[in-house]
Amino acid sequence: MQKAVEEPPLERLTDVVDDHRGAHRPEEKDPSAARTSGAPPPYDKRFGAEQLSPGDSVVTLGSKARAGGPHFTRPPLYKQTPSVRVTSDHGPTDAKTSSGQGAISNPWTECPQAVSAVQPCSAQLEQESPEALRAEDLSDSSLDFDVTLLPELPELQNPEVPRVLHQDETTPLLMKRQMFSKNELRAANRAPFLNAIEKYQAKIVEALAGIPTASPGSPPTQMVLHNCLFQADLRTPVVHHVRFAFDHVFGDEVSDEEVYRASASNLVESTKEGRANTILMFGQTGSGKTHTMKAIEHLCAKDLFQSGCQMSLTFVELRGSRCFDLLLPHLPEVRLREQKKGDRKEESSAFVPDGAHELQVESPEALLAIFQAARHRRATSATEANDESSRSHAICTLRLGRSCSQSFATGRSGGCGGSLTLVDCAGTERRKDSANHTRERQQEGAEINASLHALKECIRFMSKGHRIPSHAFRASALTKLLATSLSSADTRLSVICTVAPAASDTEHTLSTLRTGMTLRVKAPEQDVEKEVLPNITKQRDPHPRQWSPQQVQAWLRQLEDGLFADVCSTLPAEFTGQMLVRLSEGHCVQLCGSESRGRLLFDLLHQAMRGSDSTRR
Ligand SMILES: Nc1ncnc2c1ncn2[C@@H]1O[C@H](COP(=O)(O)OP(=O)(O)OP(=O)(O)O)[C@@H](O)[C@H]1O
Repeated sequence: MQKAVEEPPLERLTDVVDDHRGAHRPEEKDPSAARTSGAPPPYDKRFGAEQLSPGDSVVTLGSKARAGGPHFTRPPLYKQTPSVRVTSDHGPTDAKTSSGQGAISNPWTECPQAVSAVQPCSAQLEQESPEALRAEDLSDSSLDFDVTLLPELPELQNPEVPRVLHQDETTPLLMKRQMFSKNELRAANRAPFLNAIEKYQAKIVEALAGIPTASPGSPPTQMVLHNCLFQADLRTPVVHHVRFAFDHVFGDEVSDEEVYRASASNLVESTKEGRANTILMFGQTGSGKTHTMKAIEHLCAKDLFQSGCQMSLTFVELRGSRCFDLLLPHLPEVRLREQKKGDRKEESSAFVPDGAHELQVESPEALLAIFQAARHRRATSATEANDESSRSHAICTLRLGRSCSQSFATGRSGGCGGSLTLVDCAGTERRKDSANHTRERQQEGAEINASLHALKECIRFMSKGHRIPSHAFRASALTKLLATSLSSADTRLSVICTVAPAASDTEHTLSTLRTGMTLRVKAPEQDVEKEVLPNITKQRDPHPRQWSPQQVQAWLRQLEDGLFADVCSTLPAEFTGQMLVRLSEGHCVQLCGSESRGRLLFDLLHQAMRGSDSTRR
């Protein structure tokens, strides 16, 4: 006879977390010893085939499940909402950086609302023992259970024993795996988190009162990300206030002009002086890279023409390893060619889009029209995070011509020969961003992430002060084209990181900020203040079987506006909850004196029992 296994209450789930964290559990090391000594076997092993019936629901927590986590569809709250932008300058030591003391907090007060709409996770398969999984079950993609596992089959325990397929085993056992999501926990406990964030903000304001800022009027240079988490017991909230120092930090209320003035205008000036400069947009999908880049293009078009130089541009997009020319309507593919050593100033690799069309531009208006046409040609598609998500990296290089009216007039070479490269990266995506994408879109997302990973690798070398090896540049088309910008001592690079102001994006935001921070000319700064909040313990209703005789009487008297008050007098004075829960439907009918009332009492009693069970989970 197979034994049904109850879904374990929350207390047991916390044990499981400890199990997987490697807490000291001697029986785990030797399951058989645990069984012989009478101690319970390790959690996962407790539910062997011999203990389960098909359809039993078992809650397990595996390390993979926690690492991967459930997939959620992000509520499209920050579509059309402004984002937080930070900038890091990387370039020669004369790069202008401000050093104000202002600290701002992320606009997190609205965050927990942003995670209220969540969808259950899609099918996920954790393959504990590959032999135990049958091909036909795996191929059934219509399974919409969190995890599909088969019972431990006899031949796995002893390969010598010929396999006997019992009737029960033909049905795969479906085990329901309960997942814990950081976002769900954040959303469900927003009040203590908000309280802690508000207190932290008040503390900062108080601490800064009266301290003059180093450069009044300039944007703040620090931001604090409040990472709202739970400790392993899943009941103790903890907030990590992570402070980052950047060259500039812009809140959601800051205009594009201010962003341009602080993070791009000095590079435009440097271009006019004849140097090579790069502005790179980096960040999560839907966080405002293209929005900010459009504004920069608009404003730099006017500024660059003030130099009086002739201007030309190339504009290409990178889709995976392929490069397409955005200046021509039929988007011809171009090859990335490595420049010969003699043709380049630097030791390291340098690649150029071979045969990309170079257009001469006569006026700011013409340049803006070209930008617009090229942007229309760029590959975009609607995703959950963004209605018009860029599915490619766009790289526009503006060159100031060598012959210009100004240089003839003044006899100086002026700024001619300078270049400005504008790079609008495709957004970084996490699994939840692409969970509902088609196969092609997921493939596309994987290629985008791979190229951004290659970029991060190059940044890692830069942050350690090492020369970027050529294999790091060759890892993706994006890094090939950015090789000069990343490695040349003459090139100045300004990176603008955009982050989404939603609690559900905390992990993504952290990753973006850490990448951006490593590019700072000044030493990267980051510190974390951990604040443990009071434990959140659910108010549990006592189960009816724990009721005292007085509680039984009180419950009966208030039930259905006193419909069962008369039953109290028929019960013995010492009638406890333990006795109440054992009443059968027949007993209830007998007690109430009528079938309909008796049945109703029985139903209401069982409803109370179920209600209490649910508060215990
Ligand atoms: N600072 C802002 N102010 C107002 N609207 C903004 C701001 N930033 C972004 N948006 C809006 O948010 C939406 C998404 O922005 P955008 O397309 O620039 O994101 P993205 O980071 O380029 O995304 P992807 O990587 O998917 O291409 C757009 O509708 C944009 O207008």
